[in-house]
Amino acid sequence: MPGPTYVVGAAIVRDGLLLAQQRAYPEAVAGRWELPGGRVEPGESEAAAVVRECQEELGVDVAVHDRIGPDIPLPGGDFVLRIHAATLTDPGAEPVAHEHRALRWVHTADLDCLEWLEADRVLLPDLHALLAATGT
Ligand SMILES: Nc1nc2c([nH]c(=O)n2[C@H]2C[C@H](O)[C@@H](COP(=O)(O)OP(=O)(O)OP(=O)(O)O)O2)c(=O)[nH]1
Repeated sequence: MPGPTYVVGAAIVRDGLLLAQQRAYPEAVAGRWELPGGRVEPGESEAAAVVRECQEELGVDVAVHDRIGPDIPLPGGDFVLRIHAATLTDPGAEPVAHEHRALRWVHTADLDCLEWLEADRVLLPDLHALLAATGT
């Protein structure tokens, strides 16, 4: 039996803030917030998928660090969401929303107020801990 297909996400922290992006589509989740990322392709490592998705979605290179939080089964049962901490390879590079409605660097105080996708809400304690560990 093949294992689950992973959707990888990047928890990119810079200057104590977490990068979130707002979905533009599909209609059912447009306006909700998520972490940059997407499906791992066959034969691709998770880290390579994180790097590729950040290049495609944000136009920046990232360094991929430890996994954070639990694996989260996504609705439908075919995919599992797995998050990796990440940093911009060039801290001066400015991410651009190529496929999303908006980007936002989020302070820990504002983290819980964003309208995250359901699966991402499970990650909130881990995202707070990441910001506390790496932030100012
Ligand atoms: N990237 C990302 N996807 C998430 C998160 N939380 C969550 O439930 N998802 C879901 C939404 C989608 O159903 C699926 C990822 O699909 P996607 O559209 O971002 O990426 P993809 O590479 O598979 O598709 P695409 O860009 O080719 O359209 O995982 C998250 O934090 N980041």
